[in-house]
Amino acid sequence: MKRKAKLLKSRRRSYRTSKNVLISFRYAFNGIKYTFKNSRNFKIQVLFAFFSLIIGSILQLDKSDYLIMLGTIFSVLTLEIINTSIESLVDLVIKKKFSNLAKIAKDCSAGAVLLASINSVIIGLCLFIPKMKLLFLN
Ligand SMILES: Nc1ncnc2c1ncn2[C@@H]1O[C@H](COP(=O)(O)OP(=O)(O)OP(=O)(O)O)[C@@H](O)[C@H]1O
Repeated sequence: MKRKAKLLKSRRRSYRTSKNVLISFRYAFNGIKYTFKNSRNFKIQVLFAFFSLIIGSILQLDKSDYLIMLGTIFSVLTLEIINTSIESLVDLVIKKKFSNLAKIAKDCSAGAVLLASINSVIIGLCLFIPKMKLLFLN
């Protein structure tokens, strides 16, 4: 009870705080599930990630290349979830009004996802093309 009171004191503005780590994980998983269900881009990114991992295993990428690929995949997916979170926050505050600042916030967070996606395409091509050359030219 004391612990809960302390938590509530530090997070007075929060509607609810997690009581333990497992519940925190459940909320975090809900966030991923929500983004998957509601963001078309996230679904496309997951599909691309899945195909990249399959192509990577067909081309027998080595461990370090795989780790680089995983890093780029997770950076895109993570940013897409943050983008969804920013969009929701903006909509919560602005509702259905037009606001230049809302536009900047949403465009910038979409821009961050775009940059990470371009980076992952460049890295994917740099990893796959040499391996494909080796496979098909030999
Ligand atoms: N309240 C607003 N005021 C001004 N511009 C807005 C506002 N809401 C959305 N926009 C503009 O519309 C664009 C699309 O916004 P929206 O919230 O629909 O995101 P989205 O592109 O559908 O994102 P996602 O596909 O990731 O769900 C924004 O990037 C922004 O330029």
